[in-house]
Amino acid sequence: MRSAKLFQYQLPMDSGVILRDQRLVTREGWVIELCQDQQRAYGEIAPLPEFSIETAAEAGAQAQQLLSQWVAGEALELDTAFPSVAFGISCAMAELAAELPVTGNYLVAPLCSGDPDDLVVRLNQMPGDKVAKIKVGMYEAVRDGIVANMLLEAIPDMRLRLDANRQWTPLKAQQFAKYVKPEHRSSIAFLEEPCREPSDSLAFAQQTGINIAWDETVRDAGFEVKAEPGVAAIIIKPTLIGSLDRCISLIEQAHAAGLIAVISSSIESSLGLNQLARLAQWQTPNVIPGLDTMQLFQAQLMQSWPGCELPVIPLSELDVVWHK
Ligand SMILES: O=C(O)CCC(=O)C1=CC=C[C@@H](O)[C@@H]1C(=O)O
Ligand SMILES: [Mg+2]
Repeated sequence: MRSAKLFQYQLPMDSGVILRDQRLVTREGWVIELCQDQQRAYGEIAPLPEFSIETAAEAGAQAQQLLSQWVAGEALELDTAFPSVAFGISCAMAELAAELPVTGNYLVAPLCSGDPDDLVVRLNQMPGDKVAKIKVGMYEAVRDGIVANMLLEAIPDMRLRLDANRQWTPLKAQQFAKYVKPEHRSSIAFLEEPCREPSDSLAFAQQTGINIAWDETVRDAGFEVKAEPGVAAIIIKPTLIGSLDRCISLIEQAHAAGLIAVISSSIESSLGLNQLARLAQWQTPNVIPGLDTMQLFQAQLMQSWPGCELPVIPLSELDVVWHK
């Protein structure tokens, strides 16, 4: 016997969360519940505005269709579903089948988009490998270079991840690199997507000796995972990529090519973020995932993220919008 429910959620965000061109005031999405033989499992479907191709409404409508098929015992075609829907449903199915291990990797790379002094404090408290992530490309490239160089000098055992989100022209990327002393460049684990054009990013890596990682490019049509000089990693944001099978296949291809695969958040609620931490522990056990996004919220959903004290909204407070 199978049944399924779809719940709708809206969570208030911290003020000042900007996604590309818009402020994200509330995070909207769906929770799916699968029930089979007294067992229940959950998944989150939350297209990210400005990043996902599908809207929340489109994802909700497709989720209802697929859940009806699941209740009827039909096989699901997740490869052609919207990425957020494929991810949420495949997570819930993997939970039901006890395939998604319960232990998670909750070590995060502290994310800094503001004051670098805050980052120094957090890094000094961090156990084990010190890895931090800084958003660059939002202000002057020269300032980004000075900040990165300053941090690498202040905390010599740190590995720095940087993310430019394709904001730089080749010239600006060079202006950044100019301020990072050559002896510090190998402490930059990778710089995600420096330039608009992937070919410019590749040339930048080869010219400067600063390794890069693909994130947006992984979602471009025709992308193939391959070893290239200067490319260290691929970033996998499951909500934007698709089913667990698709994510795991990309991770395996990355490992076969000698690349690091980093599971990263698309600003899911604490429910989805916990599942990402479990996926990370399962498939990329020695890599710190990019999951430091709970701080962007004002509330958690159904379960808490380790160490996060924000109020937790229980499932009973969400509206059931569909069930079968
Ligand atoms: O990668 C991480 O460490 C956290 C996730 C993260 O930085 C992002 C998630 C989703 C959208 C973006 O705002 C942002 C990114 O730029 O990659
Ligand atoms: Mg990015």
